[in-house]
Amino acid sequence: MKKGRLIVMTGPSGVGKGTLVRSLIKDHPELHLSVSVTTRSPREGEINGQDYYFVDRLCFQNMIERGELLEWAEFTGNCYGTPLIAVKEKIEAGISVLLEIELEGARQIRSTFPSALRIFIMPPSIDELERRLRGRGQDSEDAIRRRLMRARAEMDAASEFDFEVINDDLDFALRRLESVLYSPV
Ligand SMILES: Nc1nc2c(ncn2[C@@H]2O[C@H](COP(=O)(O)OP(=O)(O)O)[C@@H](O)[C@H]2O)c(=O)[nH]1
Ligand SMILES: Nc1ncnc2c1ncn2[C@@H]1O[C@H](COP(=O)(O)OP(=O)(O)O)[C@@H](O)[C@H]1O
Repeated sequence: MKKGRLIVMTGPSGVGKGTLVRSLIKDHPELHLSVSVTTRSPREGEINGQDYYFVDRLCFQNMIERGELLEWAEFTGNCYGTPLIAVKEKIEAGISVLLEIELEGARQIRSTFPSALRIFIMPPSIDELERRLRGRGQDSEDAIRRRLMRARAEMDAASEFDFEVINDDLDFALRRLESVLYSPV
């Protein structure tokens, strides 16, 4: 059986990765979205097992030591990682898997899973990124500041990726993502 593909989407916090991925999954139920593990506290409305698996630091550390994470990284004071087993099972079953992860994790995937398709989502500008982070209304001032500081370094790494998609107009960005994912190579 043909294996599924691993698709990695990275980009600064607030660029719209979650929004794009949710739309993509709705239109393409054949794709599987990996649910990450995090030590971050749940935001209002986030559901354990659906948005993330919310765990404490000790549990996260145990998962690292048992080799249960495909990749992991620390981001603005919290740990985030991709459970290996679900990704492996889906890919073996011919189902393509989407990871929505930050830069360090995407870099790990490049060395551990070189066949992965890696896409960088770019904001139209830093000012617009800040507007989106504030407009989302989910993070403290400190969390927004840390995300913006990290954003500049992440954007500098865009050229490491196979494709760059600018999320200016949402529908346009979605169409471009679909063309990257579904055009014959
Ligand atoms: N390396 C890695 N990064 C992740 C994972 N899950 C989420 N992230 C990234 O961690 C960052 C922070 O995520 P989150 O706290 O949900 O904030 P948001 O992206 O601003 O909504 C984002 O860049 C996510 O893409 C993961 O499993 N591994
Ligand atoms: N193309 C877009 N134009 C305007 N606002 C957008 C666009 N894409 C996403 N947003 C908004 O920006 C905010 C951050 O989006 P989100 O998907 O949470 O980003 P990320 O997952 O990258 O942190 C949300 O309020 C979302 O509705």
